Order: sequence, then C-alpha cells, then structure tokens
Amino acid sequence: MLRRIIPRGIFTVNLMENEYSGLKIRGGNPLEGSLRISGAKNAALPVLCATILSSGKFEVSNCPRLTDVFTLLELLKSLGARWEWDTDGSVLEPPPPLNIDTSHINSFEAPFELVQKMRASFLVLGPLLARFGRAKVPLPGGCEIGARPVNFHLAGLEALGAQWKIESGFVDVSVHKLKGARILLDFPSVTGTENILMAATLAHGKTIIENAAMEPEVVDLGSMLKNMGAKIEGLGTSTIVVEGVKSLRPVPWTIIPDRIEAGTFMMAVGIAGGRLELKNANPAHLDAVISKLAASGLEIHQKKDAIEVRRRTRIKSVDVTTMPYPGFPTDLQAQMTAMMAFSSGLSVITEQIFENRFRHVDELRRLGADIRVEQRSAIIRGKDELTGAPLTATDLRASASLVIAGLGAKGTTTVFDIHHLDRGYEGLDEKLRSVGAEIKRI
Ligand SMILES: CC(=O)N[C@H]1[C@@H](OP(=O)(O)OP(=O)(O)OC[C@H]2O[C@@H](n3ccc(=O)[nH]c3=O)[C@H](O)[C@@H]2O)O[C@H](CO)[C@@H](O)[C@@H]1O
Ligand SMILES: C=C(OP(=O)(O)O)C(=O)O
Repeated sequence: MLRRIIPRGIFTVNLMENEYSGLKIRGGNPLEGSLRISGAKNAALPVLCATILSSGKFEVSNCPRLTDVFTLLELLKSLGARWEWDTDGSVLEPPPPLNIDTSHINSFEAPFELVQKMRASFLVLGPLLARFGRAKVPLPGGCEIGARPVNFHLAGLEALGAQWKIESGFVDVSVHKLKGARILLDFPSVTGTENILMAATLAHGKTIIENAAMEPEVVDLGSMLKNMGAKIEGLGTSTIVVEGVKSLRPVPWTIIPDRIEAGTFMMAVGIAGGRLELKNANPAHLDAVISKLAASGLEIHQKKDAIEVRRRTRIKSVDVTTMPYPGFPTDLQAQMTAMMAFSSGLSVITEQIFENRFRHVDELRRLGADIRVEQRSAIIRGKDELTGAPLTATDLRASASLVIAGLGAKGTTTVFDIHHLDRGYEGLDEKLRSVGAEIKRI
C-alpha cells in the first residue's frame, strides 16, 4: 500500500511509508480478470541513475512506485538532485510522470544508509565518475542471494583509466579523463555492463564491451542514453560499442514493462488457476519463460503489448535452468519453484546465476512442499495439495514465490517480512485482490 506521497514543490522529500509487516492469504480462489503490468524495477533504477550524466530536467514515465525507486530518489536528492512525483493514485492505474531536475547535483559521495539498502544504488558510480571525475560510493546491499561482488564494475572503470581504492567500506574512484578501452567481462553482469556503459558514454574515444549483458533492461538504459545523445551500437547483443561524446542532454523517457512481474502473475495463474489478461506487458521479453510455462500446460496468448494466460488442467512438471538473458531469468526461479510444488510430476530447477538463491525452499516446505536442494538444483516432487502456514520472506523474489504459493495452498498462509516484496513489486497484493485473490496486509 502506498501512503502519503505528497509533492511539496520541487524539494519534495517523500518515502514510501509501510506500516505493515505481513500478508495474509486465504488460498483457493482462481484469478480472473485484467491487470496492468508496471514499469520494470530493474530498468527504472539504472534509468534514474543515468539522469546524473546530464544537467537538466527529465520526465520519466511508467516508473513503478516501489521502495527501491523511492530509495534511489532519496539517494539522488542527497547528491543535490530535485524531484517531484504525485504518487497518490491507485497502483491499478498508470503512474503520473516522475520529474527529476539534476541541474543542482553537487556531490559525488553517496550515503551509506541509502546504498546499503539495495544493489542498484551502486549504479550511481559510473555516472558520478563520468560527470565529476570522482565518485565515493559504499559497497552495495541488495537481496541476500549470493556473494555479489563488484569486481567487474571496478575492473571496467579501471580499464577506462580510473583509479580506485576501498576505504572504510566506500569505493573511492577518480579519473582525470575517462578514455575508451576494450573491456571483456568474465560474466555478462547486468549492473556491471550498465555501470561501464554509462561511464563510457562520456569517455574520450571508443569503448568496446565484450560479453556484455543482453537483458532488455540494459537495452532500455542504452536506448535512453542514445536519445540523450550517446553514440552506442550493439545493444541487445554481447558486444556493445560506445563512441564517447562531450556531453549528453536530458530527455523524457518511458520505462519498459516489468517482465519479472508479468512472469510472476503467469505463475500465479499456474498455481491458483483461472485466467488473466496482463496489459502493458511485452511478451517478446519473456520467450524462455513463456516456452516453459506453455510446456507446463498453461495456455498463453501473446499480443503486441499484452499476454493472456489461462489454466485449464493441472500443471505438468518441467525442468528449468536459470541463465543470463535470453535464458530463463533467475528472478523468476523462486516463483517457478513454487509453481512446480503444485505440479503433477518431478522437476529439477537449477540455479546458475546466484549461489544462494534457494532460501524460499525451506519456507515452501512449511506448506508441505516436497523439495530437496542438491548443490545448485532443487528437486521438486509436485503435490496436488499444500496447506497454508506462517512463512517468512527472505528476499524479494522469495517473497513473491511464497505469496503465489499461498494462493494455491488450502487454508491461510501468512507471509511475514514483506518489506522485501515492496522493494520490487508495485502493490502485488492490491493487484491480486483486484482479480479475485483473498489477500490482505496485517
Ligand atoms: C538491479 C538489477 O538489475 N538487479 C539484477 C541484476 O543484478 P546484478 O547486476 O547484481 O547481477 P549480475 O548480472 O551482476 O550478477 C551475475 C553473476 O555475476 C557475479 N558478479 C557480478 C558482478 C561482479 O562484479 N562480479 C561478479 O562475480 C554475481 O555474483 C552473479 O553470480 O542481474 C541479476 C541477474 O539477472 C538479477 O537477478 C538482478 O535482479
Ligand atoms: C535480486 C533482485 O534485485 P537486486 O539486484 O536489487 O537485489 C531482483 O530484482 O530480483
């Protein structure tokens, strides 16, 4: 639930207040109706960071109203940016545009208390370095799903001529003038690619990022940078080429739909049954997911900017391995594990991106799910009935998996610590309620 987000002129200081700690779900209702998919969290956060690269006024449309976005806006404000956003409306309706003015940014140091709340806050590093020649940013927080180092980010910026040191938990990076370079990433890191890409836009000369991340969120960021005047080729491929420019200009930008939110709702239908129309969704970003869900027996109709999903029969088991895009996303692994717990057979879900992303499994077991984890795989023997229980959310997507599992479990499921959920879903509970789920905040 969004509360008291009151614009007070351009100096608005607002945070999402959340007095609730849990969600109570009564399972058994099928989902029926139509929903609007929100803007993508993982596209909005880098786009907001990219506003640092130019001085002036930006208008960001389809920006999701989530705690991570509000945390990042506070971070931008701490650097001297100003923003206004009237977020009083229902999450069932599109949000009004977010206005950001970066003309008064005068600090290159990001505060610890904001950066430690989430991973994407580290994305201010590249833009601050490019704009000021210096950036001091604490090592980032984020979901506890693995070690999550930032060595690729730092090696990339070093290749562009920057020097860095880590002191008292802060990464301190400086450079006289960034210079283009060839950078080969050991792994196609999403935020690593984004940080290097943003820094390279204002470097002198050509940067080639090899083994770059191909995620739609990286493409969205790169497309916005191109609109701002950056010279970038190869977005959406594993080689991105950037020809540095002297300056960039502010632009209006519209955030792409959240493919992870859309996937979560499709899996919710897999568990609860029924039929949903997901509006403002981009099925082209969900190829790997749609193919697995179709194999599991869900009926899926793809339209240009909508997806219709229906469950007529019991879900069949499928095996899934997470991969960088265009493979099956790790951010839907927990939700898929929950759906497979209700399937008619045995499935193996292998997590290849993060080494500790099965914390939802112990919680799903409380519902009676038959799952065991062996190294990087969860082996799931589907059951035709799970029973509600009190559960604790451990991270963002784990929370979503527990909520959708609760929709299918018999009786009442309570998911505690839902601040994790609110980091990355725009009113998941309100949206589910609007299509027939019995779910309330406690
Ligand atoms: C804000 C955002 O966009 N978050 C997403 C982003 O996270 P994030 O960008 O943090 O994920 P990465 O793609 O960087 O991580 C992939 C793998 O590379 C490793 N690695 C990464 C960077 C680095 O410097 N060194 C290193 O070893 C990580 O530990 C992980 O094992 O992509 C993930 C993978 O799709 C998603 O789950 C997150 O939702
Ligand atoms: C892991 C996620 O977010 P973050 O990278 O911000 O922790 C996520 O969106 O699932």
